[in-house]
Amino acid sequence: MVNVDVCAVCGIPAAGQRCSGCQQVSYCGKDHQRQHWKQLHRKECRCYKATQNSTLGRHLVATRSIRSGEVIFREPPIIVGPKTASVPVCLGCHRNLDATKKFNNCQHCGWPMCGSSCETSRYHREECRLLAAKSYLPQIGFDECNPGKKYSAYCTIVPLRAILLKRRDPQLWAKVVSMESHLETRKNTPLYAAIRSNVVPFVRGVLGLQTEASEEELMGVAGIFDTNSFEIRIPEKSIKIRALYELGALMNHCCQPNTKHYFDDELNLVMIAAVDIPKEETISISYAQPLQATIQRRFTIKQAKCFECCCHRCSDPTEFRTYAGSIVCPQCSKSMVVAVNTLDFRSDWRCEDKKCSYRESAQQYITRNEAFRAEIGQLSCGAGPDGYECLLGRFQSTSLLHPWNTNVLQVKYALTQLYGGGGPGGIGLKDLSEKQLRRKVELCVDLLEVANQLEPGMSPFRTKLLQDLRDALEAMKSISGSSFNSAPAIVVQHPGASWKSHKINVSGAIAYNHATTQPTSLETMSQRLERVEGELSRMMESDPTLRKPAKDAASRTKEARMRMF
Ligand SMILES: C[S@@+](CC[C@H](N)C(=O)[O-])C[C@H]1O[C@@H](n2cnc3c(N)ncnc32)[C@H](O)[C@@H]1O
Repeated sequence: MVNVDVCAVCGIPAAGQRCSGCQQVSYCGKDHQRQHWKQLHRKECRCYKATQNSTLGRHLVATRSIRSGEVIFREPPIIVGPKTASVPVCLGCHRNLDATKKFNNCQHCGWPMCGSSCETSRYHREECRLLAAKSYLPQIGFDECNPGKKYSAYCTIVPLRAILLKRRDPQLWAKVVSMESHLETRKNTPLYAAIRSNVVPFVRGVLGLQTEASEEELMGVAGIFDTNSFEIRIPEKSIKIRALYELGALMNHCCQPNTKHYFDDELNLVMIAAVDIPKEETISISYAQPLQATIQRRFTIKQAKCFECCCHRCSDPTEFRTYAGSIVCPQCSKSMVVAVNTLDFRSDWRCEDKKCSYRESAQQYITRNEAFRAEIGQLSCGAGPDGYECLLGRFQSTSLLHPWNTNVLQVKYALTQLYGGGGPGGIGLKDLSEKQLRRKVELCVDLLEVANQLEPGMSPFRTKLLQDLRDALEAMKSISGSSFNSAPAIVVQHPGASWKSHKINVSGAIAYNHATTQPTSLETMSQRLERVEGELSRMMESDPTLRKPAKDAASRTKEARMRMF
């Protein structure tokens, strides 16, 4: 048994410095900690192992309890490359090229780059020789009328880089081809046909690699990327690419994930526990958006990742008592309508109250939901807060949509971004009136309640809301001066309490308006701000990307989610 009071290397009293991972070993100082980590401790401290079963395939499980905020692993990418269809991007540093300027073409291969220094980048060197030898020039140009135009020529780069990896490092290549590709399932899809017609003739024909790259291998790589790759978005560097990671490819999905991740400057994937993870629990990420209802999430995941999610959120008709996918019963107006079997796309929906006979088919449910979604989609790109407030009002007057229905939540989330956001239709934080700031705070507080249920802990969704809440509270503080310190914190009364008894008060409690935000909290505004800042600084300790200036950090957090392709 290790004596945790003495240094594991020299045996002198340990001065309270423990391994930041397992906390089970002590050291006299940083030098011995580093030495021990490198020589012995790295393996024994590891908190995950890969395992496999017939339902989940390969996945990672915790080998000991993992503390929220602990780094689970950090690993370099195996292959990095542009998205299948991409705006013009530099193949050296992967930054988007400025579409308003003439591109700087690589003097060897002719592909657009941002400058000569990128021509010799480690990502581009090898492919450059091959591309140059064949004198193939892609039709990627500056399109004045369509600066955001995406080019399918980029879909050839990742398979090409994979074949070059096969040449260079057969062991690593073997790891890549052992990854799940869902090739057979994908074979009859339009996406497969489109990728095939671009990639196979280019790599085998134009580049002449027919002996090195079979059609099966090339299409396998495309499937492996679609199934396992992470989308890396670094808005402040104008980077939006895909990358494949060895451990990352073992991360299974859960709609209530227990990790979050970020990418460092070297594009290493850093996986962090978003909540405390008990020993033996599956370590998961989410491939889905938290504000989608179960039926939508399951459908999107099935399309993109070829499996039907059966996680605890998907199996729970109430979605952790948020009833996010439910409507208020149109017959009794008292209870919620839930799926009879949430794991069956064709399941009927019924009123939760056994005394009410209301029932509808899956088709009825989907058609109604599509109509609500279409209303959101119809809002023009530049629709400002007023447009969204108006839609929110309309949704809530239907008597079917309760405050935490996903359609309502999506509009509320859009409003948190418009109040204080610089995008189209948004009003910058400095230009918000006090009333608008209060509204932003209300919306963040409300959505944080939802985030606590759906994606608790350090999830990107919850982190983003905390950042928005902090920004709004700081702005309020600066305009209201000393009165801020004693003012009671804004509280949103939501009908969660009445839902617990499976009843809702349609006329009163579910109406979300300013009247429902009575300042009943004992907390003051400044105490709330302090609490939020405290939580965010704890988050920053494990995720340095949150330390960036507020705006950058916010957009990075928003983007740091594994995307579906
Ligand atoms: C990134 S890989 C994860 C590793 C994979 N399980 C394997 O064996 O290689 C994604 C694939 O894993 C499977 N998968 C991920 N999460 C799952 C889950 N919650 N239930 C069932 N299968 C899942 C699906 O086949 C999915 O396309």
